[in-house]
Amino acid sequence: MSTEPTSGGPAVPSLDELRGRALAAAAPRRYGADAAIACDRVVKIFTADKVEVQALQGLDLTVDRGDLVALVGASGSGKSTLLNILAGLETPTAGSARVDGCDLLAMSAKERLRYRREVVGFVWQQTARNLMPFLTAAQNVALPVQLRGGRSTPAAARRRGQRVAELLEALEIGDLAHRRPAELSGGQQQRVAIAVAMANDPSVLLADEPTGELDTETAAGVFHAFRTVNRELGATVVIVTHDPMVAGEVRRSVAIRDGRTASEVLRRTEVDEHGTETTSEREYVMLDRTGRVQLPAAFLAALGMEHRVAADLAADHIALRPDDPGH
Ligand SMILES: Nc1ncnc2c1ncn2[C@@H]1O[C@H](COP(=O)(O)OP(=O)(O)OP(=O)(O)O)[C@@H](O)[C@H]1O
Repeated sequence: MSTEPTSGGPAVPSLDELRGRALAAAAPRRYGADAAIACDRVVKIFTADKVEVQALQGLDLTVDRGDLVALVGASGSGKSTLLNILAGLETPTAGSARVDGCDLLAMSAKERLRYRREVVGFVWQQTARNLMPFLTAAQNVALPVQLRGGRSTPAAARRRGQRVAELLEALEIGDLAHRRPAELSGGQQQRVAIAVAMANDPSVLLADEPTGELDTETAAGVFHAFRTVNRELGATVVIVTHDPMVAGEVRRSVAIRDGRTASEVLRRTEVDEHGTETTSEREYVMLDRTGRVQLPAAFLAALGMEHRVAADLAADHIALRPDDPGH
């Protein structure tokens, strides 16, 4: 309740209101609470033949709702492991990971099944792995909706058919609805796979090297389909890729090194008064919650920095210099 303004001035907040605001400001906010994806110090250890492999070594990543992000990194850096965790196929060994509010470390088997059917969609590199060979494109897209359950009335079947047709149209493959995978090109198969992954309208779409088996032109068409899903269907999209075309066209690409997010490139496109587009990009290194940063190896080599650097605080930046042996 507000105290009435005395002489027409703004209302003075009551003590209760002030107390409420202070409590809200002081309440611990869950890390990345509003993000589509929030990974906090995720660790994943595999044990094979009694040998432990630490595939993720305390990885931090937040992805905003509606973003389209590329994950890049050398072979073995942990990209697929991260994607499998986000897909609900693997469980982290430690840390926390949330997707669309679902806690990936605390889900029961039943919740995990629902998560994989409704919250995330997945597209694999191997075109054949995404589709049932004996079903047509339309039947492949209808399958996840049928598996989700629900009513089997004629009205529900009509709605399902409509959803399938809309998805195929949105991905520009409406005319291929009655073809089986073997009658489709690799790029067309991947676009059907994207429609299958989007069938239950997931909030997050994950893709592991989806253009890996395609030539450049076909890959560009498939990437265009991911953009459509992101812009028109509102899904948050994360694509693991080695493809420089894909990594070069997204607003944000995150590099993973040794099981951690190491750096990221943000691109900004601006249109001037003549309608000319210019894209600028900037590389950032990641700052973790304990204050650690991983500097680019090329920068360190250029200045011969190793083991220890001098850090000085300036008004608007921190300067890092090679260790001065005179000190
Ligand atoms: N199921 C598993 N059992 C044992 N080790 C595994 C398993 N899955 C991944 N690893 C190991 O974890 C590390 C990270 O592998 P991951 O597949 O995530 O890397 P990646 O960046 O996706 O590589 P690529 O680009 O080659 O696919 C590697 O050392 C790999 O050998």
